[in-house]
Amino acid sequence: MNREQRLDRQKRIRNFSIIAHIDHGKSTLADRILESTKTLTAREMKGQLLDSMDLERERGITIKLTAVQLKYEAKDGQEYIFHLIDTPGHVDFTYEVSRSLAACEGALLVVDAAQGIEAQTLANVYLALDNDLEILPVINKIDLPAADPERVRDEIENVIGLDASEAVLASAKSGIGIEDILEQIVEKVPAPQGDPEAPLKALIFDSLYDPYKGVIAYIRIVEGTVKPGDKIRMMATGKEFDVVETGVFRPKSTSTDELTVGDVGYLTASIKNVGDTHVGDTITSAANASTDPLPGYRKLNPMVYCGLYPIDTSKYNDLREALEKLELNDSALQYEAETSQALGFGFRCGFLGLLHMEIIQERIEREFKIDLITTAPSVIYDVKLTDGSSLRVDNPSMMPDPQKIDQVEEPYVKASIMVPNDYVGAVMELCQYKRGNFLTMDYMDSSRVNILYEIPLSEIVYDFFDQLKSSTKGYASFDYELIGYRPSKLVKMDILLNNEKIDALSFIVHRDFSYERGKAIVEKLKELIPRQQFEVPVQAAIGTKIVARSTIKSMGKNVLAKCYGGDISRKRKLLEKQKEGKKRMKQVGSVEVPQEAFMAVLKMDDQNKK
Ligand SMILES: Nc1nc2c(ncn2[C@@H]2O[C@H](COP(=O)(O)OP(=O)(O)OP(=O)(O)O)[C@@H](O)[C@H]2O)c(=O)[nH]1
Repeated sequence: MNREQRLDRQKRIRNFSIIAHIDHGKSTLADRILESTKTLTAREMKGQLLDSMDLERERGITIKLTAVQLKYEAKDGQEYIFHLIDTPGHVDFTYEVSRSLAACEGALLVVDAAQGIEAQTLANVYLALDNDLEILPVINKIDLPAADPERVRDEIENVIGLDASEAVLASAKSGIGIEDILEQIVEKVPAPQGDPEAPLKALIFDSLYDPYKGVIAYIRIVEGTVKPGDKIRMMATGKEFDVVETGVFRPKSTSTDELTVGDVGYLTASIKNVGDTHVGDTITSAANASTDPLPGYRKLNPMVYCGLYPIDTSKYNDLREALEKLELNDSALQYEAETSQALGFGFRCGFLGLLHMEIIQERIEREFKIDLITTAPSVIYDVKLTDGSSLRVDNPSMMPDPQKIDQVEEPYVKASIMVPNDYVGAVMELCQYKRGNFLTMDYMDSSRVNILYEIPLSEIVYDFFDQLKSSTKGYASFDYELIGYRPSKLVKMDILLNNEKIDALSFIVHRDFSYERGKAIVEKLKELIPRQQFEVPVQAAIGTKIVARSTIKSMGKNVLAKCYGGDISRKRKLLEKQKEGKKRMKQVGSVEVPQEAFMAVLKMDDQNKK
């Protein structure tokens, strides 16, 4: 293409995301948009996805539909090029939302016409505003009998402060309002700015590793043009590569002659080393390099840490490789080697939140087939020592001796909980119990409030979500942001099994709660650790002081004794069953400890409350 053609095309590009609270209809609307722009017909939708799975099988390519290119014939008679960039929906993944939004000029804000604004609606709007996006409100599910679009329109204006007078009333399910949405995208979302002949600046907003093509970088071109054969440079590392392929997703990956300003697509360059592309980095051209990288997106630091240990110690290197691969697509994941007396060699890993932690654990087990023992999650404590130095502790067992500690600070979050009036009491009781400080309560309308609390992050990590859900029958929505560190009276609680201190079971607790929590955890462990051949005392200690104790009785007889004289197949079955059960057990000193025991600290609150 020549300059004129590129500029003309650029005027007709619209890049946008869909943001919404979970279940408000983001995916359904995206499907409807693909369908009505004939990117996929309803029939093809199934066919296409199947095709790409075949492709995946044949060539080992994983296709993520994170940035689809659509063509839309608008009422003005012109054909527009839309890039719809997908965003994940959960609170832990705010950072991914943020990096997808950095590749857009606009966002459709989908709000459920019956439920109205929820905590994630607000959180996502703030991210969109941070990225200077044009926000187009869409009130979805107007087909529902409980829909009250006018109330929701008022909420959008009063709670968020957006002009909602032109909000599209839609039903993604029945296909109402889709055309209006597409027309508003053309009219209101600005075309990309930038010079197609300037030095290349492309934002990497996602990437994945493909065994045949190497790293596939998902990019948004902000300045310049890139085509196969060009030499590119990664601005973060200075490494250079030759571009092999450029392309877009329609939604299948389709190679193109070039990518230019406003395009959202992918690039491959035989990049073999996973460490060479950083999501958030800027790609420039080696010959005509830009000097200043794009702001990318804020790199978020992990908030929650835990230890990951292979049950089979010979899998340690496999686990390292798995983490290396996962880190490529997930710049928020951090890890470093650590050793535990109880669990051997493993890694201390940092995550953005609990869901993020669970997803990574599950992927390691499923995709890499490594059985793991994971220790209870912990936040990072800031410890000031009596000698004037300070220390960041992300592993409770590393907490120094109490006499060396001057002060411990822990991270606090500001939690926003939106809930119908009837549940205000239940929410406040829970927050109080979680050591929260009440801030304010704002009425969103006559029936719902937004309650703000400051709560220690560690209390959020320990089962807050589930307890909030059960105490509000699922009606509460919740979001939080880190607000900083505060001094707290915290102590380390050690756990002893059979008189041996088990480092992987240590945790940090507020002094005022230590006695109850010590009691709760020894009881919980007694429940979770199966009987052994001998009696096992379980003790909780602060320093040298034992604060609670219980005993796991000895098992007495051998399971096989039951089969004495019995037939062999039954015996084998029993043994196999035992082996199954043992998979997630770890021999710790003289005691066999199951995975659940390492998480016991998360689950003892309910008991404690009674
Ligand atoms: N009645 C009605 N139901 C809808 C409409 N749009 C979506 N739904 C339903 O709402 C539920 C959630 O829709 P999704 O599109 O999966 O919502 P989402 O926001 O993508 O949810 P996450 O992927 O979990 O973030 C599904 O059961 C949809 O069928 C609508 O316009 N009317």
